Amino acid sequence: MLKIENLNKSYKEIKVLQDFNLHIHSGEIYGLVGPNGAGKTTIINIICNLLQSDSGNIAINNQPISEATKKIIGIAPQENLLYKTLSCEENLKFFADIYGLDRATRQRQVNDTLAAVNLLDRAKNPVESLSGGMRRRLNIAVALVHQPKLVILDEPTTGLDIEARYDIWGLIRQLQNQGITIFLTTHLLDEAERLCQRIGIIKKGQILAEGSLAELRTLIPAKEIVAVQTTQEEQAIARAAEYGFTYRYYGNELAFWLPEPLELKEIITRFEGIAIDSIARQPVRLEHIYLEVTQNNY
Ligand SMILES: Nc1ncnc2c1ncn2[C@@H]1O[C@H](COP(=O)(O)OP(=O)(O)OP(=O)(O)O)[C@@H](O)[C@H]1O
Repeated sequence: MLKIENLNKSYKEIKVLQDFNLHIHSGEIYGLVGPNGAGKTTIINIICNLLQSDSGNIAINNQPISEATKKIIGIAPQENLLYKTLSCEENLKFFADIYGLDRATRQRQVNDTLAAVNLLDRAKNPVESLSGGMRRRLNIAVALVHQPKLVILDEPTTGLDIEARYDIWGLIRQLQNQGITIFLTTHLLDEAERLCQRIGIIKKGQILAEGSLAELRTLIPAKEIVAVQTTQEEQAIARAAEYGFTYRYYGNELAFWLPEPLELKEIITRFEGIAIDSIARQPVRLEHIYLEVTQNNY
């Protein structure tokens, strides 16, 4: 669906994208995660033809970027692209006109899209009267009104509460069920983990790791993570080393990578003689892999 090859972009002497490659398959939800300033929005702006790359190729459905491919793409940018004093319906009509929809198609699409994002009952309400979650859904509706095949969502749920986030995740899954390919960026690693079939980890304009969560998990030699609270951290680390457990600090939390899962009582036995306040077992999450990849440049 989307193929990016050897994309380069610099702002003056700063290289933002360096031979960046990405291949998004038709029908998948692909998530790009990375630290602030990694180049995610720059990539989106280049795909949408809002910004020129210095070199490289982008193909959408095997066609180079052009006015024609613009119609295949729907974009919901990081900042909502909405006119606050206009109603939901008026906003969508405005964007439908930009895409050149004829009158009959426009009315049908505006209604269908408002229904899809669950805002039909707010059709006549001005944007300024909507909650943050509703505005975000309307922003996504703008990306859908011309029935694109590829929808690009730049941080679709940033700043939203958990219920609004669930609504948007439901909407994204619904779009995928309709055959729409989704490319999203996010800082929320659990969002990428829950929604995306494939995830790319980007830093300084390069993909450092990519794959399904199961594939990414193979990047670190841990089958399970065990967080330990203890007043004797040095002793715990030394003991863990005897069993081949690597240690990491996640924030202030001391944790160990278990090369193979162990029963809780076996874990407790390993730390016998050390004052342990609590032990918490966790699966290997995207956050653990992300930190390794972005901090240790895998
Ligand atoms: N118009 C510009 N002029 C100069 N530098 C820019 C410009 N736009 C972006 N940059 C720089 O390019 C780099 C990548 O920015 P970009 O917005 O693509 O990152 P991002 O991964 O989307 O970050 P965030 O997660 O914070 O949104 C940053 O260092 C940014 O400061």
